[in-house]
Amino acid sequence: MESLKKKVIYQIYVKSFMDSNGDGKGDIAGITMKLDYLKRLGADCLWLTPVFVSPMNDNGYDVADYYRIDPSFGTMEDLELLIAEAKMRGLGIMLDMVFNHTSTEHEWFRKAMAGDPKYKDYYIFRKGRGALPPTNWVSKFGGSAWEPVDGSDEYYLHLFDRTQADLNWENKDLRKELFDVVNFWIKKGVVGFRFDVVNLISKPETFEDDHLGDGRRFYTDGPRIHEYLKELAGNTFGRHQGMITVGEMSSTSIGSCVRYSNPLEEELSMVFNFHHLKVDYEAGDKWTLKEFDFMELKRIFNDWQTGMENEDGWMALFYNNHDQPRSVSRFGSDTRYHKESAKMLATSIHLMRGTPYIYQGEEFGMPNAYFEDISEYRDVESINYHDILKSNGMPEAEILEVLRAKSRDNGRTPVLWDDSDGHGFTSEVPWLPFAKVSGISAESDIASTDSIFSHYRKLIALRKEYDVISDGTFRMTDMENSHLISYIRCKGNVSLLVVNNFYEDETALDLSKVLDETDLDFRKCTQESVLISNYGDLTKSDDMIIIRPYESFALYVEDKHSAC
Ligand SMILES: O=P(O)(O)OC[C@H]1O[C@H](O[C@H]2O[C@H](CO)[C@@H](O)[C@H](O)[C@H]2O)[C@H](O)[C@@H](O)[C@@H]1O
Repeated sequence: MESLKKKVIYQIYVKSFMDSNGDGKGDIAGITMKLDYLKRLGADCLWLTPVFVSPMNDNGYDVADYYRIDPSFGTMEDLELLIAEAKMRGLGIMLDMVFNHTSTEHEWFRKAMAGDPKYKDYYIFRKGRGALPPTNWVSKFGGSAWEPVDGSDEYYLHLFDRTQADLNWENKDLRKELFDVVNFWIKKGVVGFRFDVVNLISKPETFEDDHLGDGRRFYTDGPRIHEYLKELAGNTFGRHQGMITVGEMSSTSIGSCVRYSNPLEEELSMVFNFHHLKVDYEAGDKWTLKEFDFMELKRIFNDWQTGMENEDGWMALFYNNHDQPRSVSRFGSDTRYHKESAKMLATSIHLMRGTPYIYQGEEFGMPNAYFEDISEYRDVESINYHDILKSNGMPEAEILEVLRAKSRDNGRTPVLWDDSDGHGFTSEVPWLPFAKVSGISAESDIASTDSIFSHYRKLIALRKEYDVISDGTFRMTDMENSHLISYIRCKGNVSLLVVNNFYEDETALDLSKVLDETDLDFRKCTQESVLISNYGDLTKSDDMIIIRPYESFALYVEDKHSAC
């Protein structure tokens, strides 16, 4: 079996991927229709966002029944067919397990609210303090993290929406129920799982006010988290060879992520962390407008790449997902340098140490939504924060500008398969408007001679071919450079120098400086040394390489005296 380190995972936000039945919403049968496209891209596994029965207040991250498929996504037969058809093409399906909370429409929560003590202990109910909730913790979607229970002095905890009640992992029976869920889906033939905000499942023994923050320091990477993950693995996927698991780790640390992903710990295959995607938050506040802090982005990549490597941890590599604005609009240029910057971003992340994730549409440079009115948004977090910012006195035009930059709906607009009215996504009105851009689609990109799609294909193929990409060491060079993220990967006598210009300005790279810093000599590199590039040619004079707007390339050298 191919090593995990050679694999690339493609994320599908099902509701926006492909509508097979003309109801304006993507569905499982739509994914099956696109399997050949995904095979052509070269992805190994497809991670599907939750497809289970849900009231859809958070688009499926509020599960009401872990064993049934939501009718808006199709049927169990549709999923079984997808798994089988994917397998025939050498693709594996990964499912998304939301185990920090359930929907308040889940049968367990209904029974809890009806007073059944068994199910009440599946959740976190606490008495209020007079008119005040049990603690001052803030929900990640805004407002208090506690919802009062009508006719009682109790509240239940919800770290997200009030319709997403947090589960009590202290309860052994609850844990066993969740293990059964995982085993049920393993039997269906999936190859792995993504676990939603799984580092939030272990809550503290006592609940107290947070006078320093919003409460997250008490429940993030909580006291029993490693015990719970080991128990989960040992009772489910850990019993099967080669299953792939990734934990979404909210506001986590390198130390914790090493433990989650070091193979000796037997917890998960890898982790998502989000620190590099907060470099455009003003003082940690997402709902602000700020140019991204390039030097901070670079520092975070350096810290995480080396921190994880030093302790044999393994991380997911990504800029995009269904909670993030589109990277080409955020860190690149979605107009003049659309192709150059989309390819540069791809190279910059795919050649790092870890497992690359491609989020639907990223492979042909889908940009942000550019909505103009609040009525166009559907995301619960965006709508909540629209109201919060309004009540804080922010003018509507400014709120809309913030949402245009930060809303999760930026990443959720339906895939632009072609340039027709329904963009090849639907024959009906889509559930969320299409991004307000023209000339960008999978069809037109693939038809062009210098497509972004072919660049992604090449990156995926290179990872399979070169062990230095899948398994080499990582070292950043030229840390002080304010335009370039350059790094070196090494394995045996092979070295790779990866250079990425994050700006429209032309700049230069001094290869003798790289030699001084690393003992690796790339000065004799020629056109033949270029493994991948978004401009095609190298502009080199002596030891200097001129780096054009958003230029990016990787230089390969083999040297038996290599210092790595
Ligand atoms: O920003 P962080 O504190 O590092 O958290 C990471 C992400 O966590 C949340 O995402 C996931 O859980 C939500 C509730 O199930 C769900 O709405 C979301 O789609 C999941 O991916 C949070 O919503 C994200 O904004 C954070 O990026």
